[in-house]
Amino acid sequence: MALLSVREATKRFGGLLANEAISFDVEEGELLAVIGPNGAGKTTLFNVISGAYPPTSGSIHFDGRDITGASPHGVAHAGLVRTYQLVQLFKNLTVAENVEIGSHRVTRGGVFSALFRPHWMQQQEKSVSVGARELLRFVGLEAQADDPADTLPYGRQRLLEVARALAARPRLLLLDEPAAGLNTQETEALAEVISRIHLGGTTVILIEHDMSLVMKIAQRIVVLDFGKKIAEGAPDEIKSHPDVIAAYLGGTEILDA
Ligand SMILES: Nc1ncnc2c1ncn2[C@@H]1O[C@H](COP(=O)(O)OP(=O)(O)OP(=O)(O)O)[C@@H](O)[C@H]1O
Repeated sequence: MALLSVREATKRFGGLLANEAISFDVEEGELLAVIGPNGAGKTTLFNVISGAYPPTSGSIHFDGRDITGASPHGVAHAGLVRTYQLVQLFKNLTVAENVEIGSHRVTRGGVFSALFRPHWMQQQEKSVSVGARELLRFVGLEAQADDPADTLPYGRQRLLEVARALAARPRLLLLDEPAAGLNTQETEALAEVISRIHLGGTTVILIEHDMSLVMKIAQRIVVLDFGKKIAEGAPDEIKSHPDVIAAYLGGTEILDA
């Protein structure tokens, strides 16, 4: 059984069909990329999968459960966690605190325990803090753990977002253009981090415009154009797919990758 199953997902905004009957599966342990020109419907698809928007029609199943129209909170609680195209950090908190916040899905507590801080809660806080430091080491940010998040250079803020998403211990991680605005060196560091996340057993779906990154790390690619899925396959098949080449303005972006 696929970990994620998207069936005929359609999202309409007034007269615009941002997603039109898109279907694909993602197997547990896969690293799938979703590509397509600007406005093709990639982020809308993430919004539909992650519960930000209910689909107009169609269904989303995750781990055998129908999550169509579930709230973003409910979807995240089920283990499907996403990052956003634009950096969304708590800029006044430290780097480590930003990661600790990400672990809310997997911790417990309420007003009573926050006030009286029983032993189990102190233990939990300790393990959240240790876990956050481990994740910062994993993405190469341990030296900045106590710095305010907004003092990090942009490329490192993107890595911090990935660490925060990992703190929720996702089974499926959706990364929306994580390399946007990164230079070549930063993109390489990010590619290495994503590959390690994948090797660690987390299933990943990546929206990305950087074709060299996609071709290097994706096992399979879904291509959208004008809201429709126009191709799906291994990187080599996608590179030479005539509809994909046509969608990318003569294909220079794909062929150069
Ligand atoms: N909330 C919304 N209301 C109305 N139209 C929307 C909304 N969100 C997206 N759209 C439209 O849906 C279409 C698909 O947008 P989407 O952001 O999903 O594309 P994309 O492939 O992610 O683009 P990019 O690569 O530029 O980020 C666009 O025409 C966009 O203007």
